[in-house]
Amino acid sequence: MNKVLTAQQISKSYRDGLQQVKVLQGVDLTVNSGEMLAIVGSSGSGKSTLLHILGSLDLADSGSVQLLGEDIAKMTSKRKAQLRNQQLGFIYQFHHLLMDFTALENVAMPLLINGISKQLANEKALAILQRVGLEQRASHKPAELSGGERQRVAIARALVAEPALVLADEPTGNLDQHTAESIYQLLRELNQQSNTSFIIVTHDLTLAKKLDKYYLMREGSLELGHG
Ligand SMILES: Nc1ncnc2c1ncn2[C@@H]1O[C@H](COP(=O)(O)OP(=O)(O)OP(=O)(O)O)[C@@H](O)[C@H]1O
Repeated sequence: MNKVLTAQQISKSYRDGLQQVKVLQGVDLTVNSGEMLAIVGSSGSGKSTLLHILGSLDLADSGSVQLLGEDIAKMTSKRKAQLRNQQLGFIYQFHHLLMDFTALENVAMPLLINGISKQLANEKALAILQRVGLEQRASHKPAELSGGERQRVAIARALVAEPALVLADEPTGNLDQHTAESIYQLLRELNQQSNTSFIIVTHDLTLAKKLDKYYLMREGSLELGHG
């Protein structure tokens, strides 16, 4: 099986006044192609910190991250940006959509950044909005959409460039149970159709248990969850 990501012995501390707070202490993680896994942990346990490091948005103090066989520490910032735009998708709890742009424009944005023509970008954006059931809302701005619809736009934006790996930070965190379940179903469907790998950070153990594997963040490292 192809490895999409390998993280070894990741450590990270933050300085809090005179004290050093150790957040991550030797995290190991492997993600295979097409695998969907969850990281569960209490608030402040370091889940977002880890996700940022895995997504090349932050640097670890020590340890290594290989993304699609390339060592992040050895990449230039230009290469990292290119990899993020082309191979990674990010989904956040509060979606981070651009409020002055329509759903279609938000979804097309990563493709335009990648230098794809406006016409092709719009075609691809519309096709993925269709897959998330929002083609009728393509010309609406985020303020005119419900929470679940905004989250689906954010998912479409994360997936439009057909990334190998999607990093999702609480993608169902602010949604009711019914909408959260439909978002999970949608992610699973996209995972099965495109073989995209997912790392989903969540507080929701029920969601985590539906994935291929889940890990618990405990005292700065990951333990494989059972059951
Ligand atoms: N830039 C920073 N500077 C200093 N401390 C930080 C910084 N970022 C995070 N921390 C601290 O690191 C710890 C881990 O934070 P992180 O956001 O990774 O946790 P989390 O598990 O994602 O929490 P939550 O579930 O509440 O989002 C927290 O104690 C936080 O206060």
